[in-house]
Amino acid sequence: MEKSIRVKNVSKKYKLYKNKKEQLLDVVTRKSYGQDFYALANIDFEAEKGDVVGFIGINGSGKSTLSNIIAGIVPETTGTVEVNGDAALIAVSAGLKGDLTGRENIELKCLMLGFSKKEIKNMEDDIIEFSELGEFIDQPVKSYSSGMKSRLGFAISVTVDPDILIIDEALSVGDKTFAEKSLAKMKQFKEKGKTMIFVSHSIAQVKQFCEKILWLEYGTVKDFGTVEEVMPKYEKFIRQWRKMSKAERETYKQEADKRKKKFLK
Ligand SMILES: Nc1ncnc2c1ncn2[C@@H]1O[C@H](COP(=O)(O)OP(=O)(O)OP(=O)(O)O)[C@@H](O)[C@H]1O
Repeated sequence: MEKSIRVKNVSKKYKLYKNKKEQLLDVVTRKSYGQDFYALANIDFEAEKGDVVGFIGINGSGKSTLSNIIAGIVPETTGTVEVNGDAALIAVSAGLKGDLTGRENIELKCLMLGFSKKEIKNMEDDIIEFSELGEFIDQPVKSYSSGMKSRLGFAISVTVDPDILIIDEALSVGDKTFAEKSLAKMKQFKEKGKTMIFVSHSIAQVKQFCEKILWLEYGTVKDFGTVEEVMPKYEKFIRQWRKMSKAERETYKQEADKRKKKFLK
């Protein structure tokens, strides 16, 4: 099988600062300030061409960080990422410039993807129609609601027809009809054999749409396999997690952080 995405030993380190002063000192002096925080620790993950993979995990587990790295929006700190083809990320406001209008954003995004002016003109109407933004298309994006931004981002990404589509929670904002329309479009992509990554908190949507699951937990891979293998374990975990008190969740997180440190060695 042809590999579409190859993520090897990828870690992402952020620096956490107590205040602005500490951050500034870290930049301007030789001494290191702030605390290292690993949003991802030695992640290995591969997708074959045509795979539809759901990224799941509780808040802060690294789903968005990993999808941004695969999309080439955020650089990895260490490790390697190989992506075979063009990847487009759809997330709330991903890559949209607030000062530009919706229409200008369409043009900019398509130009950056290498389309000619003529091709863009041809795609523009389809994008505007899919986005359902009507006359708002000529208003600056900063005046849009998160649902409107998501609709515009989704419309652009599906119309430019990328090889790899990464959808990060884009369906959780906006209305139900748009989510259904988007899901139908994503099904078409799936039928065309495109590789897709779907980041979602909705167990129902992941079950409906994905074939494989990458379960992340505090920056590490908890499990990877088919939906049938992984989802029952995740659902069991989520039931337990919901019953945990704040203190129990903190203890759980500390244990997970200890495991993460081992991964980093
Ligand atoms: N720019 C940043 N600077 C510092 N920490 C960050 C940054 N971006 C993300 N993080 C941290 O990295 C961790 C992983 O975040 P990420 O958004 O990837 O998780 P997620 O699984 O997508 O979460 P959610 O489900 O809440 O969207 C979190 O602890 C987050 O606070």
